[in-house]
Amino acid sequence: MTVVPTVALTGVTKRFRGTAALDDVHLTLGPGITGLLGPNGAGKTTLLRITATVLTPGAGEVVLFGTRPAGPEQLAAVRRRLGYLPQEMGHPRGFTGFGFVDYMAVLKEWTDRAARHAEVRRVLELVDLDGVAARRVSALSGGQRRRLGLAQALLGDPDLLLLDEPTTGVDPGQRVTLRQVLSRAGERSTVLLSTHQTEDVAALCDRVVVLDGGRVRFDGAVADLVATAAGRVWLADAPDPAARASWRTGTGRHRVVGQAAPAGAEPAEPTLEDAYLLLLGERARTTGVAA
Ligand SMILES: Nc1ncnc2c1ncn2[C@@H]1O[C@H](COP(=O)(O)OP(=O)(O)OP(=O)(O)O)[C@@H](O)[C@H]1O
Repeated sequence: MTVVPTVALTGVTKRFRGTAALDDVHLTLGPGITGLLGPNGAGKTTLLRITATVLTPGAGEVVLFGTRPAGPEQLAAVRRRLGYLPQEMGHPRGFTGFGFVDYMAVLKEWTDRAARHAEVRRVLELVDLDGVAARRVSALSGGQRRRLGLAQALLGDPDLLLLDEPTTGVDPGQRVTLRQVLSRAGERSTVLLSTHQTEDVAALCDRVVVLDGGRVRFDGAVADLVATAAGRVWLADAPDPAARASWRTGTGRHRVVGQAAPAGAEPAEPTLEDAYLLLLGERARTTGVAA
């Protein structure tokens, strides 16, 4: 049996006034959570917007649920199956939290009022906002607003969830709550999680894609990326200016991420963050770009 991928991007390129935000990106996604990492300006938001059908690519092919959506009806059919949390979520003025998610549900064609309200309550509970749903959005904190954005993306339990930095500004306790929500979603749905939080990727994702300069620099298992840092991370008594990165930790010792062991250093267990720093550092060295 052939399994149709949820998302298949082939040679996707997008330029903004001569700058390649995405440059020949190939990506296939199926159920599970894929982390999308990359420095500022790497093209993550552009990739999510194109996959969410908000933006059209300059070149290449976007196939969602086995179809290349063309025309309003196909686009509407695809959009019914996806939930999207944009990087910046505008909120119409004066809405309460409940009113905002309810409004988004109306746009998503939930016409039956009782069923819609039940679904709005369900997603607000999932992100732990049921207690403040009657407050105006303008009175919610930044982290609460972010969770409200995630709630609207979860409406209808979509087959494809595209999340642009969902945990930005969210406190540690709530981040763990959101991890539980996302890990449950990833059991059934295809989730693409763009983030700067390597810990969230390490905690949630089996696969990670690293974008840099609009190109895919790594696409594979999180464990495989972490393994690339084996033997290149140490704890030392002094900083190492020659290393890719070194900093004083809370214990007073210095974590050194680089190519050569400093004198007297002892090996440390690499993390995804270490591997990511080394991957981008290598690109900087080979291309002359500052990482
Ligand atoms: N609407 C736009 N007009 C002009 N340039 C744009 C536009 N959107 C993105 N870009 C440019 O495309 C490149 C990729 O931007 P994008 O927002 O996709 O990166 P990102 O990886 O999401 O960055 P960040 O981590 O800072 O959110 C950047 O150089 C950015 O300036």
